Amino acid sequence: MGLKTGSSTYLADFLRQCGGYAVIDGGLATELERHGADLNDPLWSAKCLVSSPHLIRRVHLDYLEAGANIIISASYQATLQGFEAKGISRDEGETLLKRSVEIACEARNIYNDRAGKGSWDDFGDGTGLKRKPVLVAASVGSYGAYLADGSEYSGIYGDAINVKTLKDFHRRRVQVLANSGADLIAFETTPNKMEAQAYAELLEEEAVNIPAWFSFSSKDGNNVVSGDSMVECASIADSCKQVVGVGINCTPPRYVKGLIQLIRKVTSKPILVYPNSGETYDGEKKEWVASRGVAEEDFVSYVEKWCEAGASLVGGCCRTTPNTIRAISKVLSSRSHRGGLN
Ligand SMILES: C[S+](C)CC[C@H](N)C(=O)O
Ligand SMILES: N[C@@H](CCS)C(=O)O
Ligand SMILES: [Zn+2]
Repeated sequence: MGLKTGSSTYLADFLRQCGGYAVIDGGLATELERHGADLNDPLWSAKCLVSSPHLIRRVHLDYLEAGANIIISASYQATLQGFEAKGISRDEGETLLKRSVEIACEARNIYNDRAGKGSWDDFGDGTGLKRKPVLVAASVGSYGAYLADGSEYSGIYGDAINVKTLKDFHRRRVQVLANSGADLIAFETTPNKMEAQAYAELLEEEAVNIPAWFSFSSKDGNNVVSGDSMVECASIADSCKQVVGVGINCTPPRYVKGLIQLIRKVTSKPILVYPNSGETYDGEKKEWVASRGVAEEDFVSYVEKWCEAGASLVGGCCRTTPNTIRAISKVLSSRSHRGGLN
C-alpha cells in the first residue's frame, strides 16, 4: 500500500489515502457476545481464539462492511500468562497470539475479494485507489486487563508493580505481535502513566519495527482512569518515535472532546478516538450496567465535534456495534468530501 513502516508519518500517510479521516472498528467483544459467545472468563474476548475463531473473523468482516478502515485483533486480553493459567503452553499461546492477527488478515482478504468482485471498482475520492485502505492493528490490553477484574478502569496496580515488572509482563507478547503480520500495535485502554512509560521503553528496547498507537481511558475528562494526568500520558506517547497516533478509547463520549483538546496541546501526531457507549462495566459480574448509555444516534452526533477538536480517526469501543460504525463512516466520508472543512 506504499506505507513506510518505520516512518513517523505512517498514520498521516494512511489518513491521506483514506481521504483525511479513517474509521476504526467497534466493540469486538460486544459483537462476539451478541453472536452468542460467553465471555465470562479470565480470557474475556480472547477466549474465542480457542473456542470460536470463525466468529471473530465474522465480526471483523461485519465491521469492514460497516465502513471500518482499521480492525483491531482479538488479542486485547490474550496474554501468555493468562493462557498458561488455563493450561495452554507458551508455544501454543504464541500461536494463538499470531492467530488473532491472522484471523483479522483473513477477514481483510475476504473483504477485498468480495469488493473486487462487486460493483465498485474505484474507491473514489480521486485517490486512484482501487480498494478501500484497511489496516490490521494488533491489540495489547493493559496488565489490568489480564487481571480480569476490570482493573483497567482503576489503573491501581499496587506497590509490587513498577515499570520494570510491566515491561517484563508485556515483553514477549509485544515481540510476537510485532512479527505477526499486523500493520501496527494498538495499546488500548491504557489506565496509567506507568504503563505508558513501560510500553514506550519496550518499543525502544525491543526495536519494534512496526508502528504503534497509545490509547488511554478516562472517567473524568481530565485524567486517565488512575488519576494520572492525560497531558502527561500523551506527552510520553509523543516522545516515543514508534508511536504514530495518540488517543482515547473505552471512555464515555461526553468526555472525549475535552480530552482531545488536552492531547492536542502536547502532540501533533494524529489523534484517534473510539469511545464506549457511556455505560459502566461491572468487573465482578463481567457485565455492563446500562446506566448512562448513549443511543447510537447521540454517539454519532458527537463525531463532527471530535473532528473539529482535532481527531482524525474515529470508531467505537465496548458496547458499540456495526450500526455505530456505519453511522460514523457516513459522517467521516462526508467530511472527507468536504475536504475536512466545517
Ligand atoms: C475493557 S473491559 C470490559 C475487559 C474485560 C475485563 N478485563 C474483564 O476481564 O472483566
Ligand atoms: N478491543 C477490545 C476492547 C478494549 S476495551 C475488544 O473489543 O475486545
Ligand atoms: Zn472497550
